[in-house]
Amino acid sequence: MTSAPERTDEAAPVWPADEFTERLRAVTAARYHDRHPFNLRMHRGELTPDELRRWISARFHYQRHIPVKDALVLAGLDGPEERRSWLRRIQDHDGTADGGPGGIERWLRLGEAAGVTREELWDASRVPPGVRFAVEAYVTFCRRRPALEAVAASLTELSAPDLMRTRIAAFERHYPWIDPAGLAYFRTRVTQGARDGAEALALVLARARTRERQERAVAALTFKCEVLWALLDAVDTTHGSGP
Ligand SMILES: O=C(O)c1cc(C(=O)O)c2c(n1)C(=O)C(=O)c1cc(C(=O)O)[nH]c1-2
Repeated sequence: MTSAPERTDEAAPVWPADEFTERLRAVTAARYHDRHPFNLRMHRGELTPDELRRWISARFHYQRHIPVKDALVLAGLDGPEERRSWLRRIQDHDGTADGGPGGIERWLRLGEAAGVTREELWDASRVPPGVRFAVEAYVTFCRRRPALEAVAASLTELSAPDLMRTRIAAFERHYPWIDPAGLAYFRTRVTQGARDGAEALALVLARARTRERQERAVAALTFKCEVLWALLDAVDTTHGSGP
């Protein structure tokens, strides 16, 4: 009979910053939704107009909840500097008080360019249940977990700029029926995503000072990849209007 491994009370050693960063990047390299079959079909130009519209509608449900989850994250941050940077994220999506458009408005314009009306995008009853569950899971995660984990979950954004560039090229090449002006959302996210990802990584590196916290950050990022994957699974397998 083999005996159970001996328990030690010694905490596992903290990963050096570069190794920790590598482990975080390894999560997205293996699990980010750029590898999802639906995204691959999108990039190859194989989606029908209806499939693309379905994706745009489903993803709007994600987009409209991003500032909600960012408000929850904001409440767990320390001090003006950290909160200011997170406040900017909310403005990036909701727009500024002086009327500057935000990401939500740009996504509505993407919908219009692809033939989905604003009313259709705002109508959550049209969103497939699996998409709603995935988005709800992300928001609830950020509501309940410590700021470190919520911020770590946002680190998928480290991979988002490359995906945006691929997506812009694919739309221009394969889906010319969508007015290129409608792609402004993706163009803006190339720089916003890179900046957000770098800031979030600095915050995670600063806060994860024990191995246990580092492992929680890796787990949070894994969870987020699963949210994005599940969302696309739901888009991929939904046909017609659903229940
Ligand atoms: O289109 C995409 O593939 C994609 C992915 C992600 C992401 O990696 O979570 C975000 C976005 N877009 C995005 O537009 C966005 O504003 C955003 C915010 C966040 C976040 O978790 O805080 N992720 C993402």
